[in-house]
Amino acid sequence: MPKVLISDKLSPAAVQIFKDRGIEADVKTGLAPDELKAIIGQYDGLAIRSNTKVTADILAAAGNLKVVGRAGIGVDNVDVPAATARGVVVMNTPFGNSVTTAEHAIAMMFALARDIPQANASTHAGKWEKSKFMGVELTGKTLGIIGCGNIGAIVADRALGLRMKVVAYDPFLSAERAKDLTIEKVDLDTLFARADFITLHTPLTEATKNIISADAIAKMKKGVRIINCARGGLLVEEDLKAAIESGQVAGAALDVFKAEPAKENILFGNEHVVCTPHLGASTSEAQENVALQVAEQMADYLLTGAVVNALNMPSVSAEDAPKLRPYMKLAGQLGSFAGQLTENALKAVSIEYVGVVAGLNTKPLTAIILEGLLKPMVETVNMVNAPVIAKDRNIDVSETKNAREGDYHTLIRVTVTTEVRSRSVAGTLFGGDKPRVVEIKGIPIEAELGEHVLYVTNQDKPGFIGALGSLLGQHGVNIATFHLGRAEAGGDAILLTQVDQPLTDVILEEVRALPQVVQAKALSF
Ligand SMILES: NC(=O)c1ccc[n+]([C@@H]2O[C@H](COP(=O)([O-])OP(=O)(O)OC[C@H]3O[C@@H](n4cnc5c(N)ncnc54)[C@H](O)[C@@H]3O)[C@@H](O)[C@H]2O)c1
Ligand SMILES: O=C(O)CC[C@@H](O)C(=O)O
Repeated sequence: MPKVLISDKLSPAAVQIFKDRGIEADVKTGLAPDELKAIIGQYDGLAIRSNTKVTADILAAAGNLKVVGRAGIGVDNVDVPAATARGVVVMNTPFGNSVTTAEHAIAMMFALARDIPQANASTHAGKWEKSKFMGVELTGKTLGIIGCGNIGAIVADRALGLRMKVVAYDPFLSAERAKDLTIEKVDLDTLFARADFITLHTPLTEATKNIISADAIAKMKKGVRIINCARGGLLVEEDLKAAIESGQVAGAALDVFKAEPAKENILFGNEHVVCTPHLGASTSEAQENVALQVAEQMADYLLTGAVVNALNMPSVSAEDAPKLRPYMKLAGQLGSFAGQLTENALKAVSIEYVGVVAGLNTKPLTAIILEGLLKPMVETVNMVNAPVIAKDRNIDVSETKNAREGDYHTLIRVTVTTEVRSRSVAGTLFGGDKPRVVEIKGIPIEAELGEHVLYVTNQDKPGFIGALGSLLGQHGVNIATFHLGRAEAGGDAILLTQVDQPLTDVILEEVRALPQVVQAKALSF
């Protein structure tokens, strides 16, 4: 039974889902890094929000871990490259809290426009400072949205409902999408020049880090108000403080901070700054949504192999997962076959999907082929990191699909090009789920692969099969299956035979010494 650790506060609905799906779930929140490190090795899955830091160090201790599920959007608390390198799938729930977070940004904009938190505190204190708090209307004002994805687009919609003008800066926002949203797409300087309110909704990346700095603030309208419900590192807190003090910025509403939990911050205590403790996603509806989603996604992956919303692996639907399973085995064997025969630097891999398989989601199959192919060269390769490793090594990976059936109703062909030669291997499924190699280097053959396989290329001349049989027999090696193929009579031939014992170097040398043999290798699948 798979075991999952929930290490941040999640709705109890998540535990129930794990239980209902037959997964043991432990809830242990507030663990120090060393405490998490000490126990993480027992778990197949880790469900988190933003408190748990899934560092390379934690991942190194997570020998059984297969999936990290983030109940929420941002995964900046997870070392995704380290997870990828270890074959751990990282998934999030990209839509479950978008409405809630967008509503928080709008609430923060109102709070800023009308000094609601300050007026609230003053009134509770019995001060009745009616003349102190003079707000601004939102109607007719321009809202500048930086990052117009899921949350930014909802903020835009709500702001339009408030009769604001909306301009957005997002290099990845298409003109069509901007038109659909009835907002104006602008460059960043135009947004700075025109916006009365600016709200941030990008992820924290190298490009967005410190996007609101002293330089940026200098380009803004005097009296601008800034809202950040995305990530703390998007703005330079020192520069914002200076700009509020100089009056260039009238106020800021911050849900997120450079260092969290933010127990102290240079902006705390400033009367023009409204703060919440990273509450953007904190509504019962959003927390229920993300907890249910993350538990379902993690359970699907652990129990069926279905992958949804992963950041480091192609998606596989629950419907596709059982259809892909037999192909996964075939794809792994073909990749491994090609990899075990590769002796020179890889330049390109081309994968053809022909017939029935061409109609399936082939991305995971390609990932498995690459894993098998790279395994002899990169010990740590897995299905999750294989495409990244191939890319890093400048291996050109291409896929073609042809739904028209050829000699086989379904076929995968892998052609590997090295600095020296190209070599191909193709396979199909017999009876719907039994992988068979049906072509090697263009030569037809029908072979099953197993733990100990002898692969021989030879000249098709009399006497070879008898000699090989006797040689193996003399060494006490039992032949389990025996498959032959040849290009033409007397031409290039191939032999694939499964044996019951490992083939030693001595045996292989003797096989290579047979007069008809060109190449002999022991393969393992
Ligand atoms: N405060 C909270 O509790 C809370 C809750 C949910 C999400 N968030 C954060 O909100 C952010 C946005 O979430 P989302 O679901 O809308 O993400 P999203 O991926 O749907 O949207 C992000 C948008 O940012 C844009 N973008 C990327 N690089 C950019 C750049 N250099 N300049 C301008 N735009 C750029 C992308 O094109 C995309 O449209 C994330 O950082 C997420 O972690 C915070
Ligand atoms: O889990 C939370 O409370 C914060 C979530 C939010 O930052 C996110 O990126 O989804």
